[in-house]
Amino acid sequence: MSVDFTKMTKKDVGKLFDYASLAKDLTEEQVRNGCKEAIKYNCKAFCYSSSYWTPVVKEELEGTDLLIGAGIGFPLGQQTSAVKAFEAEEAVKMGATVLDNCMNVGNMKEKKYDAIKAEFKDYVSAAGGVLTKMIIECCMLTDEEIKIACELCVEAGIDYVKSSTGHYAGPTMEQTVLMRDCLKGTKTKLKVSGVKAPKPQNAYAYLMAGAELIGTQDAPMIIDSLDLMREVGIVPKYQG
Ligand SMILES: O=C[C@H](O)COP(=O)(O)O
Repeated sequence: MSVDFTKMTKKDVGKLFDYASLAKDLTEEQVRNGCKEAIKYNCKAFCYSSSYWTPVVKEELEGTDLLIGAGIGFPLGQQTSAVKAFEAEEAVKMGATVLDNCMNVGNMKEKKYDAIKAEFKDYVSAAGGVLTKMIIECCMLTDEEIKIACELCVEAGIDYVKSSTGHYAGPTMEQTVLMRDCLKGTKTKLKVSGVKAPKPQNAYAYLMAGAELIGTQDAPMIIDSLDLMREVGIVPKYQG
């Protein structure tokens, strides 16, 4: 289902964004400031790449409705299933309320579907009921592989298929529509990330094409550009 901006306030638009902070040299001060930004822009979650930051993020987001989003197996996804499951459990134990896990892309390339299914099952069970996302890194996949990855996520009961880590290229519009169509009529939603190129404001085009959530380090700037996007007709209308 594509987003209808005509029924949204600018504050509602914030809830279409996960604000990500993924730098390797991320400091506690940056994490705390990022959380404050995410709250200010009414984002859905503050996402960070490893469970390590969970207590700091939990403290900063206390009393808000923002989700605490830990990355799992970030960004390569080549850890064993047991290691990723432990990382998920640990993050949840410390307070994470949503997890962004990375699929083992090589397994998909080699059609090792049983290994993927087992890993997805371990992950959902380790998450223990918090929201689950699976990053499929669709810039590395064929259309057929994207379709199979979506089907396996649905089968495992994963809450979101996520297009990208943001460490490589984002999805094309065609891949976004393909994922949207694969997930149609299922409980699994679509999160698109890697929207930086060619312009971060492309996020709105992805939302209109069927993404239900955008993950980006540029969330504040993209939300701030909403007025301009409306003026030039990229976003039809929104309520104030
Ligand atoms: O988890 C991935 C991030 O949401 C990607 O953010 P980025 O594309 O702005 O680097």
